[in-house]
Amino acid sequence: MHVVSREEMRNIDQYTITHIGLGGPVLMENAGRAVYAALEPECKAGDRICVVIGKGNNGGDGFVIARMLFDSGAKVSTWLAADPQKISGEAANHMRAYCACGGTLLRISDEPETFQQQLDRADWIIDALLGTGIHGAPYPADQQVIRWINASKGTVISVDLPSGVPANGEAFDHPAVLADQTMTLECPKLAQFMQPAARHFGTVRVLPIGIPNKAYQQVGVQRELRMRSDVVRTLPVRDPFSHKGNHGKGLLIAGSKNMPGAAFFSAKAALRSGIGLLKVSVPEVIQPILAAQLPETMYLPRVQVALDGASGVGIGPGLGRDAREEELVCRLVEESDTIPCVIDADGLFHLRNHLDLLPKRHKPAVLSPHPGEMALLTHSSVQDVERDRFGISKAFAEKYQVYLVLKGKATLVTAPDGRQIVNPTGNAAMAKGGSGDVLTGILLAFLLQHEQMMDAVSNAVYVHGAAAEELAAREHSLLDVLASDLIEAIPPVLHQLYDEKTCR
Ligand SMILES: NC(=O)C1=CN([C@@H]2O[C@H](COP(=O)(O)OP(=O)(O)OC[C@H]3O[C@@H](n4cnc5c(N)ncnc54)[C@H](O)[C@@H]3O)[C@@H](O)[C@H]2O)[C@@H](O)CC1
Ligand SMILES: [K+]
Repeated sequence: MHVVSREEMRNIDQYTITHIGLGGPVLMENAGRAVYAALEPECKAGDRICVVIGKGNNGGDGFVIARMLFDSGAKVSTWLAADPQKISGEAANHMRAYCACGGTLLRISDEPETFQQQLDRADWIIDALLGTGIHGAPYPADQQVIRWINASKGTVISVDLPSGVPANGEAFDHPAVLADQTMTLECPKLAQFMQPAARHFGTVRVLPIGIPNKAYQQVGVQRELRMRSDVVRTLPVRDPFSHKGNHGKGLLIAGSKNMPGAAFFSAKAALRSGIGLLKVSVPEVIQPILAAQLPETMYLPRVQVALDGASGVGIGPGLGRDAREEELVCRLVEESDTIPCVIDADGLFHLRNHLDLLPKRHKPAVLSPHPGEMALLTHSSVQDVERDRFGISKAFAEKYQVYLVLKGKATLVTAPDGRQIVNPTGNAAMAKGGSGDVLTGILLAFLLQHEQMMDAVSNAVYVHGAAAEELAAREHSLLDVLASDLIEAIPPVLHQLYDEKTCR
């Protein structure tokens, strides 16, 4: 499923209308119908529904929804936030169709008190005020309508976007609808994955409106939401005649005197994610503790680190910020240039002034920063990173020729050629020390077992998030999940995914 910007969505719509010949009224009819079909099973007989309509095409979708509700005998009141004379194009066609079917139109500016009373009494409010076409803050009259919608008690369903939210997710401080549910048309918009916009969406349902694939190809959308079916399709199939050497010989350089756990989390996660052989390089002082906890790995004293036949390297979790490690990190990034190399946490810290090593590698490295580390790498602030997650990731991945995993609520994976994949799994239980170390281990293991790096990285991020969801769905809460719990949730997640793979 594609993730689009405002401009891409407009171009996709335009291509569909002008080159494919599916006219705007058809798409609008499909959009309204899709929302009605999703809403209808949720509504009880006698529920009061208030449809709020703006002057653009988002309002046009609203007219279709209002017509279908009216025709079905629902208790619908249809309120217009604009002068009907100023409604044009396809929206005007659908306004006329609604009226020709016997529907009544009320103007908010004529009866603001009645509007507020009806909003207050409504069980459902359909927000078709503003969609992707808005520029800047909503006009003052629309802002007032948005405030009234937000003060109402009914369930707010936003059509395409919560009104007032900019589709590209730019930061804003004007009023915008706080939806209970957003029925996104055709494909998710960038705003759904950015702050503060994302908080306005409520739960999201994506409703297809019949745009053919050709339109996406022509517009050249390079962003996708990772679907479970993508993960199931691309997970590696284990050859029954394989041996441990076929599934990767990983070398993990992690842990320090004060952070032995990080090495443990990454190593165990890699083992739980299928790596064939794993060697962990830690300072000698912590080796006995780890060896007792994780007898499945081999150990290599930190002072003797050498690739020594490894087919993949993970560098950084709990490494510490001692200046001596900087030289080690740089050396390994250079020496491992033909094999997968994951760099995280303190590995990123040590690499921050040596990023020029990255584009020289034959095999692109994988960097997995959280927004704070990304700010460090780009000499910016966390706010700058969050303001433009998609743009900053793309520029960085292309410049340094890396796979970049920018962590966050919707972790974003960017390939060296600029392709991007948004991860849908995960929850706030992962907001705890150690979670990132687990991801490093899954990344390392998956990179050594998948054919395509983008699949390996995207699947690792997906499984990591799915492990947190698995825990929260069963005996855990969002508060109590530990990194070690995440690791133990990898098996049921993989079990389920492979079950789905064999069922197909
Ligand atoms: N053919 C198409 O393009 C389709 C569009 N669809 C719907 O159309 C929406 C986009 O429609 P539009 O581009 O007409 O725009 P919107 O309906 O999002 O509304 C914006 C309208 O208000 C005006 N406006 C601009 N800035 C404003 C501001 N700051 N405050 C208030 N009004 C402002 C715009 O000129 C436009 O008329 C989508 O979100 C989707 O719901 C769907 O019906 C599918 C087909
Ligand atoms: K809307």
